[in-house]
Formats: sequence, structure tokens, C-alpha cells
Amino acid sequence: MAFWSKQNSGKKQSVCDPQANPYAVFADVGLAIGRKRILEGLSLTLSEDRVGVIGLNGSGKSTFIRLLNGLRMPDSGSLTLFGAPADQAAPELPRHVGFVFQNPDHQAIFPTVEEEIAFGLTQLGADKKEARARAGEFLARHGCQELAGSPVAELSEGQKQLICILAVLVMEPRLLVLDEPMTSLDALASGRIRDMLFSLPQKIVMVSHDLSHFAGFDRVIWLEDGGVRMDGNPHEVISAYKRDIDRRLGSRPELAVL
Ligand SMILES: Nc1ncnc2c1ncn2[C@@H]1O[C@H](COP(=O)(O)OP(=O)(O)OP(=O)(O)O)[C@@H](O)[C@H]1O
Repeated sequence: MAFWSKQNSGKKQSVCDPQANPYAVFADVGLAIGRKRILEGLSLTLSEDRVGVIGLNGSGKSTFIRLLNGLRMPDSGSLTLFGAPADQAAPELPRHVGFVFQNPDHQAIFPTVEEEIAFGLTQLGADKKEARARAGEFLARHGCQELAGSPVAELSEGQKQLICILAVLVMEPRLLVLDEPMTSLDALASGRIRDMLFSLPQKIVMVSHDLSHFAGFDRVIWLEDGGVRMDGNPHEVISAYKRDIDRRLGSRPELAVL
């Protein structure tokens, strides 16, 4: 769950235009953590409704998507989010960008489901009573009313992930960014979440190692060593990615049996 001060959503003139499309423009963006270069030379314009991000472990996917909600800032090049430079947009981004972490335990912080959902509404200015009531209605609208009073810690992984997504959606962000949201879910739970995501009006940028999750996506970006290896039509990018993995396994026969 993202935090920001109410003052940030208050009187100051907004710099972000939530309807801006493209919603993100990367121009030769680079980023180092400590002395290590993680991303280099990223030039991308994001405007599509459904954008997938793929790549091997450590290729920079999570770091890349953290640039979209201000959790990370570039240290070279320029990044424009919702029409504003990323550093200026940052205080407003929690309002426009919902971020769903791979591990729900890194996100959910309130004892009950209803409180978890209500928190976002209080951040948008609702008082606690109103927020609880609206959270209950929101859960009912998504068929989760029976979970309202449940302790988050006692939910299944699939239920936790669903609640984390709903906790972000209740704030009606323009863009939903998801970092491997279905990793620990069984096929049924992950299929349900995928279907739910697909029906949303939000723009979506999603990282996944399960390439079947990108069915129906508009665009897939393949990152390698912190740069773009390929970008475009999902079928073409995913096919090339699979061929690359086959080639790597072929050249390392001992891995082919894993
Ligand atoms: N906080 C950090 N401190 C130092 N290095 C980091 C940090 N976060 C990420 N890195 C490094 O940046 C590189 C890219 O990491 P990142 O998590 O973005 O990759 P990824 O593609 O999301 O990987 P995975 O598929 O394993 O989740 C890795 O080499 C990683 O070790």
C-alpha cells in the first residue's frame, strides 16, 4: 500500500495530467543503485492499455516498473510521467499509479480486509466511517463481501493477492503496475485474477515470468541486462524470447534437463 501525505493531494496545483497519453516517456533513461548500473539507455513511450515486461532474472524488470510510480528515480536521461517530469510528478503518483507487489505480505498492513481497503479511501480524504462503509460496498461489488471482516493474515495467497489488487483499485488509479502478481497462485486463482485484470478500465503494465499471462496484451517489452532487447508485438517478442532461452539451454546441455 502506497503512502503519501494528504497535503500532497491538497491545495497545490497538480502537475500531472491523469489523462495524458502517452502516460510515460523514457528518453535515454539510466539508473544505478550504489555503484551498479541497473538500467541504461531506455527510450520508450508507453501509451498502450496493456503492456507486458519480460526478461530473465536480474534483467531490470522490477527496477524499470518502479520508475513508473516514483519508487525509483532515473539518474540520467529524462522520464516524463503523466505529462510531468518524474521528480515533479512523484508526490502525485500514488494517486494515479497503483502498484501491486509480487508478495502480498509486502503490501498488506492492516489487520482486516475491510481496513486494508478503507485505508486508500481515507488517503483520498474520506473520514474513517465513510471509508469503512465504501470499502464494504466495494468488496461486495467484487464478490468479496464475505471476506470483509477476515484477518488478512488468514487469507489464502490468492485471496491476499486479490485483496491487494482491490486495495489499489479502490483509489481508482489511471495506471496499474503489477510485479509478478500471480507467482504463488494456482492455475485457477491466477486465471481469475488475469480475467479480472483484463476487464479493468485502467492502463496496465505487468511483469510476469508466465508468458501465457500476456494473452491479449497490446505490447511486450523484453529487457536484458538493463536495456531493451526487443519491444513490440507480444507474439513476436515472446517467440523470440523463447527461442533465445532454447538457444541458451542448447548451448548449456546440462541445463536442458532442469
Ligand atoms: N536494492 C538493490 N541494491 C543493489 N542491487 C539491486 C537492488 N535492487 C536490484 N538490484 C540489482 O539490479 C538488477 C536488476 O534487478 P531487478 O530486481 O530489477 O531485476 P528483475 O528483472 O526484476 O529480476 P527478477 O526476475 O529476478 O525479479 C539485479 O542485478 C539486482 O541485483
